[in-house]
Amino acid sequence: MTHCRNQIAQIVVTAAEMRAIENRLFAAGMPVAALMEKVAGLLARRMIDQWEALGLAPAKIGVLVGPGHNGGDALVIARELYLQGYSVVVTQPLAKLKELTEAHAQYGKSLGIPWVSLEELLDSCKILIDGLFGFGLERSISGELAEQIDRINQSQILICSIDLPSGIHTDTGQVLGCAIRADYTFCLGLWKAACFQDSAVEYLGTVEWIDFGIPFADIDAILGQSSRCYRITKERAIAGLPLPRPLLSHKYKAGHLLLVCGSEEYAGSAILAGLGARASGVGMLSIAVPHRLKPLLVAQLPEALIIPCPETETGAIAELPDTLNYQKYQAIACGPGITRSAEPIIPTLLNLPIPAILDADGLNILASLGMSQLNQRSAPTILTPHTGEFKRLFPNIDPNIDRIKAVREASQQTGAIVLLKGARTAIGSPTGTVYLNPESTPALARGGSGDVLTGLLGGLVAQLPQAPEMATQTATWWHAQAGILAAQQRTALGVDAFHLTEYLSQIPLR
Ligand SMILES: NC(=O)C1=CN([C@@H]2O[C@H](COP(=O)(O)OP(=O)(O)OC[C@H]3O[C@@H](n4cnc5c(N)ncnc54)[C@H](O)[C@@H]3O)[C@@H](O)[C@H]2O)[C@@H](O)CC1
Ligand SMILES: [K+]
Repeated sequence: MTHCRNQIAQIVVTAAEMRAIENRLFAAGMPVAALMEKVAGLLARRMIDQWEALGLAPAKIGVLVGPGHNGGDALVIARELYLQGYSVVVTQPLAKLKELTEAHAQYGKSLGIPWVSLEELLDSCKILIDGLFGFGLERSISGELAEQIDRINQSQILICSIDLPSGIHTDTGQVLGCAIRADYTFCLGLWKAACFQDSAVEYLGTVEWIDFGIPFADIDAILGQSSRCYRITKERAIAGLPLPRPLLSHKYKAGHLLLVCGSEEYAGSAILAGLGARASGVGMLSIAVPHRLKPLLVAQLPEALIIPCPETETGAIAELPDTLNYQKYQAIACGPGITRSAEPIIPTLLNLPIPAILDADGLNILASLGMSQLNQRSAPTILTPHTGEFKRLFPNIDPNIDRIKAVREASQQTGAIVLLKGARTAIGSPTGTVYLNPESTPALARGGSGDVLTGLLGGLVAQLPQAPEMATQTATWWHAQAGILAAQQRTALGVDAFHLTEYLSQIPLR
């Protein structure tokens, strides 16, 4: 892929943005029908390759046609497959079609492609091409159409959705009444936001981008200075690494991270965060823990400086030592395992002019102290909540409806970078830009995996304190890739947080 297409592969749009970009192409003279031919031709070739790879090539193919241009795409594919000798049938649940779609339907019928009922299609086909709705879906699906979608979902047919699984809202990823559960989704032209929303994950199947050559200038003209949304590709993630390391580096030039973590109750959190930080390549690592944890931490992380802190009766950090010289640190990461008893340390840390990452009970303490604690911050702040923590921090923002909008609002309200963990982690920045992690694994839904992320992120921020947004994207991608690799080798059951830290160093970062 060229540099320009690589850039386009990172862009994520809403339905309105896609519509505006499409209209710009048409206004410039690109014929609508020609674009549909081009797109559907690319789609047909890609689908055939995919079926062949699955050993399904000669099977009969069912095509589900909706009223708009998503249905038009499906009909062009049906025609091309039919002309190549495939056995094809079409089912068209809604009578009224847009003009171009209607023209393709007439031509398909004239060629002799059979129009059949959904029952007949499901009885005779192994593959279904879903061209019911794309980004033009605006109303909820109900009634007979909803029943038909249920029947499709209950069948064993392999479903390839064009652009989006029909029924999924392009921006929020919500199911509008009901939706097709695809095995494969071929997203057209530009990545749509729904492909990165947790609510759509179970409907998308394997997602692939079909680049049909939208000129970068048209995308740029429409997106302009508006709040952009980016997919964290490998190229993007790697660009955020502190590499190559300068030849004359020394340990204090490669960042010094202060981790504040652990308690009697959650001693392991401190170890896991420390191991995550170790994997980041950070030059120096200091770990502040309750006094009694020092021997344990020294044994597990011999390279780290362990700072024993005065502790509460329950074995939490009561305060940070007076002797601590904060000027040494390029970043502070606080929260894993500290328990809510460590409350007094949070205002102290937030008053420092050093980039700070807050996680776990660090976030819960912040929620109870109030977000005004962040008002005086002069250095970047990164909050890394899961959905429950997010709700406590931002009771007025619902993270379950639209996670992209939620992190954008949360970040703009607080001035902090907000990393909302999930199947598709979303990162909001105060400028309104949102970064979306495209791939992960449910194997990471496990105690301790967040502690590893905090350490890794802290280590990267300490090395690149001027680029906290980059570091946050890189850490998110790297952590997820390690989970994916570990799950491939050990199954989803084998990805405990300790092994995850070992897989971090196995991810190719070139
Ligand atoms: N963006 C692009 O540049 C291109 C888009 N193409 C295709 O065009 C699609 C968008 O086409 P359209 O704008 O025609 O939209 P869709 O094909 O997604 O469907 C919109 C149609 O469905 C109707 N509709 C919406 N909600 C409904 C509901 N709940 N029940 C019944 N009917 C409902 C609308 O009235 C409209 O007629 C894309 O997803 C893609 O597949 C391609 O053909 C070519 C290039
Ligand atoms: K579709």
